[in-house]
This record gives sequence, structure tokens and C-alpha cells, in this order.
Amino acid sequence: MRSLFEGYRPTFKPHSLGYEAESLLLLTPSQQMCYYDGKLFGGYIALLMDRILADCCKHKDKPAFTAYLNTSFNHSVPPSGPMLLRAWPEKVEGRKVFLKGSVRIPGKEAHDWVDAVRTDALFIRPKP
Ligand SMILES: CCCCCCCCCCCCCCCC(=O)SCCNC(=O)CCNC(=O)[C@H](O)C(C)(C)COP(=O)(O)OP(=O)(O)OC[C@H]1O[C@@H](n2cnc3c(N)ncnc32)[C@H](O)[C@@H]1OP(=O)(O)O
Repeated sequence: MRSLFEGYRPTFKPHSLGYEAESLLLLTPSQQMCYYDGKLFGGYIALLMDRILADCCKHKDKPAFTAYLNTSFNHSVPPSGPMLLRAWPEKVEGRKVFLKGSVRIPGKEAHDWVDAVRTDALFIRPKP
């Protein structure tokens, strides 16, 4: 299981609603899971997103459960290139934390990044 998250080292920055998280990832060959050549398996991307969203939620706070994780795959993610995972809170209502996340990949121009995947998620903190 640990190998699925090899290289995943999130950093956290304060955000008005908590913390935002970011992790730049270069997958090892065993993490480069593809069903179609050149396109990283979407289920694995969703796993990585769930992880960074959960970490974003629980940083210096109580952990929370994923209630939904709506993921849009706008562009395929090349398995051997760098990917930037991001997560940040959008709205907090009591125990409910609404978050957004994205996977950015290098664009056509140098230093240009594009959102390949976008996620809307709801995490719910346990009842006190
Ligand atoms: C391949 C190998 C892998 C190995 C392994 C990897 C491990 C390394 C990965 C690490 C990754 C970490 C990720 C951790 C995060 C999980 O993975 S958690 C596990 C997955 N999630 C679950 O199992 C959750 C299942 N659902 C539940 O338990 C319950 O529905 C919940 C989410 C706890 C909510 O229950 P509750 O606390 O009783 O809340 P409830 O009073 O029903 O609702 C509270 C409010 O939320 C709203 N709400 C509840 N659910 C929803 C929903 N789905 N949609 C919209 N609103 C909702 C309600 O309407 C209510 O709103 P208000 O009326 O207050 O406005």
C-alpha cells in the first residue's frame, strides 16, 4: 500500500478556511498504472485525490470521512510525467467540509500547467 503513495509528500499552506495542500509527484514505474497506453488509470488518480483531500481536511484538525468525490477527467494524465496534486477548502458548514482539488500536468508552453483533473468533494467530520 505504501508504494502507491511513494513520492507523495504534501506541503500545507494556511487558507482562510483551514489549509490548502499540494504535492508534486513523479510516479515510479510500479505506480504507472495504465489500462490504455499513456493514460494513467483514473481510479488511481481518484485514490490520490481522495488522499490529498483527506490530508488537507485533517491537517491540524480532526480527520473526516469522504461523503462524495466527484472527479472530472478533462485530459489524460501521462504516467511518466510530473503531476501536481492540489486540494483546498471551499466552504465549511458545521461538520461538512466542501473541498476542491485538481491534478495539474505540464502544458504545451514551458512553465505552463493545465488542470487535467478536477474534483469536488464533501468530507464530513465525525459527530462529537
Ligand atoms: C488499493 C489499496 C488501498 C489501501 C488503502 C489506502 C489507504 C490510504 C488512503 C488514504 C485516503 C484517506 C481517505 C480517508 C477518507 C475515507 O476513505 S473515509 C471512507 C470512505 N467514506 C465512507 O466510508 C463514508 C460512508 N458514509 C458515512 O459513514 C456517513 O454517511 C458519513 C459520511 C460519516 C455521514 O454520516 P453522519 O456523520 O451521520 O452525517 P449525517 O448526519 O447523515 O449528515 C450530516 C450532513 O452531511 C450531509 N451529507 C451526508 N452525506 C452526504 C453525501 N453523500 N452527499 C451530500 N451531503 C451529505 C447530510 O445531508 C447532512 O447535511 P445537513 O443536514 O447537516 O446540512
